[in-house]
Amino acid sequence: MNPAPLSGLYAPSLSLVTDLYQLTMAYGYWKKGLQDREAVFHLYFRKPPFSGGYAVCAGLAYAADWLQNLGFSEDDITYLAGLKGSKGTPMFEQGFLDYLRDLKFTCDVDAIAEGTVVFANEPLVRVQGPLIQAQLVETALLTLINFQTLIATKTARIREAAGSDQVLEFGLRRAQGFDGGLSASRAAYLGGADATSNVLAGQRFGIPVKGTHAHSWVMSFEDEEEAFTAYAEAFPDDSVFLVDTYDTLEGVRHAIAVARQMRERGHELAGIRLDSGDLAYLSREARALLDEAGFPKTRIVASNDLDESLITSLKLQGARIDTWGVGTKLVTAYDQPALGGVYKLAALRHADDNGWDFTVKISEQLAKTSIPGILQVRRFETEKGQARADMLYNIAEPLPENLTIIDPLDPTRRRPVRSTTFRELLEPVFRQGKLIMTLPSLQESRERVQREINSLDPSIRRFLNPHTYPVGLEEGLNTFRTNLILEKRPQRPA
Ligand SMILES: Nc1ncnc2c1ncn2[C@@H]1O[C@H](COP(=O)(O)OP(=O)(O)OP(=O)(O)O)[C@@H](O)[C@H]1O
Ligand SMILES: O=P(O)(O)OC[C@H]1O[C@H](OP(=O)(O)OP(=O)(O)O)[C@H](O)[C@@H]1O
Ligand SMILES: O=C(O)c1cccnc1
Ligand SMILES: [Mg+2]
Repeated sequence: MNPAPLSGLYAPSLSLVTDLYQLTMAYGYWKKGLQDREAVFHLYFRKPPFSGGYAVCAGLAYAADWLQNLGFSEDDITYLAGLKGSKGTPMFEQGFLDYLRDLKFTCDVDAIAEGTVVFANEPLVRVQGPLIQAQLVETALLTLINFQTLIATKTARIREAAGSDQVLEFGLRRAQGFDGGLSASRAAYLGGADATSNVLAGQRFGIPVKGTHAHSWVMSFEDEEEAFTAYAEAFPDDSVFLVDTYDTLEGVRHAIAVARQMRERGHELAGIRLDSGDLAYLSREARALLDEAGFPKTRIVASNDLDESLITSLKLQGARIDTWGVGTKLVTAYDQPALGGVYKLAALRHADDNGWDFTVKISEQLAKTSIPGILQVRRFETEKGQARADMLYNIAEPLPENLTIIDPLDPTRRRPVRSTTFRELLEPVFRQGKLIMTLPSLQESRERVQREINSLDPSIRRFLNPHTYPVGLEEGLNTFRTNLILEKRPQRPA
């Protein structure tokens, strides 16, 4: 089946969402006649965010949409034609602009499905194709995948802390602009939020929308009871009263008084919301008041600068909170506002024959030295589907019979692979520029996240000093990489 075009649902045709240097390099390749040299790039991060043990891959749907729409419009070309260098001459010559106007995306793209748990150094996306194209897509792929992976991971952690409680994403007002809000709402739902307050995300992506009311609602009436009564008239079966505008426990009593009147009319108060003060103490007191008054099913919603560590702490304190409203700290990934994903060249086709040159970027720190090859990620699992270790290997080289994986940061850490159950994480998404994968629905990707996280050992899921999940280079790849580093690095006499 041919997947339906995404037609701009996520990322409309915005091919100038790029850094200028992608275009200057493209021009340079074109002038040198190198534009069609076949190249392979990998997109990966070097450290999971939030000092955590894993990340949740997200953003592929946006990326696929953007790639599908890649192409320079007449307006784009006109703008580029007007760019000048420091001497006032045009930056790009006409022949190149004509080339760009006709450029069609023809690369192969393999990627790890959204919602999969991923680790440091694993290519989330592999792009193979003409050098000029594979290079041009760097910035947009990083923009889309870094942010959404970050937010999906943050939400997965919040979900972990909240257990089976409801999690509502309330972040739009604190998001990094409209798109920051929209893509954060999508990534948050994917990562485990149950609903969003963001109505556009509801319309666009089918995410359930939910909410309560603001303090201003209460302040617009003579008193709290009147405000609650009026809200209940509008939403007799879906009212959650914000009780902390004046005095929280008084507010709970007023909510109960209105809930009694609602019950007489055949309606139940859905919940109350606490938005300030000691949420552990107040939720316990509120629960006791509601239970005593005969409203054990009325839920307690809490909000106020929450994140996974506060939720964990509140639970340890015996808070009686059923629903967590999380905004600022989720959509801004407050404690780590960017994922440092990178996009590195890993292979170039020989100019003379059909072989490959595998390439490496060397750094003072081994952690920042890239991995050469055309990489695939193989995840070894137990019979029951528990993830045991991941192996990066070069698909352009044959694999030996007996596999050993080697820690890319410490070659003395080696593990023979015993497990025979595995899956290959990178899947074909584009072939010769055509989208060939039927992308899973947001709902399917969301379900995948919970399956994937359950496949991890608790030592990797914990927040504090998590165990490092084993990710190794296949022995042959490790040897090749070491030799390549030795060959490229100047050996300066001591
Ligand atoms: N029991 C608790 N343990 C730890 N942190 C808590 C507890 N209860 C609330 N918090 C958190 O402490 C912070 C308190 O915020 P802050 O000092 O601004 O007071 P506030 O309750 O929001 O006051 P305001 O009335 O001004 O809204 C919030 O992030 C809240 O989530
Ligand atoms: O706290 P967050 O996780 O960002 O969740 C969203 C917050 O937004 C709303 O109030 P807002 O912050 O606008 O005002 P307030 O803090 O004065 O209630 C809401 O009452 C939450 O507190
Ligand atoms: O519906 C809510 O309670 C809500 C929505 C956005 C931000 N804070 C709260
Ligand atoms: Mg606030």
